[in-house]
Amino acid sequence: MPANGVAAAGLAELGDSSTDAVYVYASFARAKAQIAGLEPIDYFFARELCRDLGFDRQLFHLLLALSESLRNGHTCLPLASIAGQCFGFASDDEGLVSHHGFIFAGEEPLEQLLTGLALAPGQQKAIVYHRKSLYLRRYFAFEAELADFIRNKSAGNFDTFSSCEIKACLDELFPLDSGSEAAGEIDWQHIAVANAVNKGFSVIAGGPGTGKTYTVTKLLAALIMLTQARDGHKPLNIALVAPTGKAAQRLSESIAKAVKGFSTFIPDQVLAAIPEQALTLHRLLGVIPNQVNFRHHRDNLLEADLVLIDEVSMVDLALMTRVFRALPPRSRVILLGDADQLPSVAAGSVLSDVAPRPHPGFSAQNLKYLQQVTGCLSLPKVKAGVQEGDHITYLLKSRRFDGKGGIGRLAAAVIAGDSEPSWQLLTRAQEAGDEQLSLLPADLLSWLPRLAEQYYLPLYRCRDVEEAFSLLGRFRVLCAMRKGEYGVENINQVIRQCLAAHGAADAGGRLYHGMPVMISENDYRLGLYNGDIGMIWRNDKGHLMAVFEDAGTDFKWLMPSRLPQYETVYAMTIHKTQGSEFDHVAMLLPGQTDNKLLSRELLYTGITRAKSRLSIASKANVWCHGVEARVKRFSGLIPKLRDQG
Ligand SMILES: Nc1ncnc2c1ncn2[C@@H]1O[C@H](COP(=O)(O)OP(=O)(O)OP(=O)(O)O)[C@@H](O)[C@H]1O
Repeated sequence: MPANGVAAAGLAELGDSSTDAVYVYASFARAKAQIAGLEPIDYFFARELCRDLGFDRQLFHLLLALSESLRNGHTCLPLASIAGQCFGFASDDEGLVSHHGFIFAGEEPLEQLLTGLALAPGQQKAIVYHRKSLYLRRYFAFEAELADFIRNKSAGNFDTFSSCEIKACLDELFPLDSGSEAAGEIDWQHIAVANAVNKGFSVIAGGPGTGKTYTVTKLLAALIMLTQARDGHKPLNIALVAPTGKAAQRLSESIAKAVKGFSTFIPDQVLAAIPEQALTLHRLLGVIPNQVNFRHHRDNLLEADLVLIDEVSMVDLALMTRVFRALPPRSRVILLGDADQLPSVAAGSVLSDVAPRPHPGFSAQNLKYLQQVTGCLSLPKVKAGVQEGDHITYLLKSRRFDGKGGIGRLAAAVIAGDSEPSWQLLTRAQEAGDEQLSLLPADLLSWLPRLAEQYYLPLYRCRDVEEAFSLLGRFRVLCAMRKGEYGVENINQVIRQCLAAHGAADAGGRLYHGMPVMISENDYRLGLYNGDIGMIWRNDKGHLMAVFEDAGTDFKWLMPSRLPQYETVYAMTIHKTQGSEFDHVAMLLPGQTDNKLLSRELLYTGITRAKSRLSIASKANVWCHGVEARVKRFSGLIPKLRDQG
């Protein structure tokens, strides 16, 4: 009999090898009945791998748990997270057990088991056991490769310019009488430019409106000025990239705005060398239709002296590794992003791994350099025994939210984990006359039709598609989930019905003029990607067409019959809105706290999509639960970055 009686009901003897005393579930259905949340991929993954590694009940369940972890975005499964615990147990509200789960042995026996299987990185098995964590080899290899690239770029000699040259350039870009320095504060934008200008790899991180794009535009100007002073007018080949079309469009617009604002104090020939058109990462790497590989890779490198990647929180481990693979050794990499936002949909947490918070402090050597070139004497020094954070600078002061408006204060309270105070901010917003923040009543129909009529009804009446896209960008309903009363599917349907009552939509499944759509799968041939937003629009000939903004300046028209999978997008999930912003956001949280998606990062991401107004529909307990729950991504990138190579 199996040693673990708890799981015995669902286990059956496997007949593969009559000599082995091995027990696994007889079928996926039996496993699913025992382990809550199991997917077929977990079961077949564990079964296939056990054929090579040997059938052992602890191992089989470790592999189920590893597969589940990968599905949830972790790149590994630390033994400590599962040892001695019951995996896949579930009961209902009355305490009635629906899934008995499986009890794992303690850390020591699990470690013995895995060590005995010879799963060290050098063993070339599909599974790797390293530093007490279990990996699928593919993710172990991605992490090791990315850590290597980052270490090489960080250690490489990018110290092309002398401190005197850099100081002279920074003095021009950050005159003493401007900015926070004049008020006696540290100007982190100044520090960020100084800190990145002499390095091959740097991260500039900060919340919304902290001036990441403004700062990086000055950084690009600094590098161009320094290069031009040294090499005449040798152009610096700069690639601006972002994970989605929308994020690339926003980056282009913000860079163009910053460039325009700098025209009074930065020479034209410098500003002219800053590209204003950002690409998506997929376009940079060159998608080959129907292939997982990109056109650019380690044997066909990109031509770039500098690659700037925005919205890095959205970039998963595999894609980031592929970008680094395609970069020439002498190219600089600058990452921009907000490490408090949700991590990438696919596995990994690259930004929060490379940008630990709070800032760990600068090394003595870097401090000396930063003091020389900026004159700032009060920068934090790294503590003994801690890995320095020379490659990171955090921008701390939001220019968009001055700390007085409700959105900024709510975002700050959520990130600090202040559940009750943040709820009070919300409930008291109206009495306090806060124009940015409001709490919506639980009854959807008391407010949703009003907002739909205000923002979506006029779509139907817009004179041209340009005006319609601009209007569509003003407001969005954001949901935590797809299903349920407060899920995307239901909200879209309620809005369609409401607009149909005005003759401005079809409440059934038919297309109609002014219908906003979002693509939900990549179509490389058409150049349409998951998350791209378009509109159904009647053209001059009276035909309904699908239209998408193309690189922010033009439109791409196509027959609706050619569209890849899409959905209506009056409402969308918070996950899908990363990289976008709207003047007004209505955010809806689920009715119950037992929702795995609810987290501080989800709320923060939703809140910070709103530029000037935020309306929230939530119960107090759901809100507080969300603020307290953290997204924890297991990853082995941090220790690999510390390795000596
Ligand atoms: N030092 C500064 N002086 C004046 N205006 C600034 C400064 N820094 C940023 N701004 C302005 O603040 C606004 C936000 O800046 P920016 O778009 O660079 O922020 P961001 O961090 O990139 O924001 P996002 O959340 O959109 O990614 C812009 O209008 C920008 O021009």
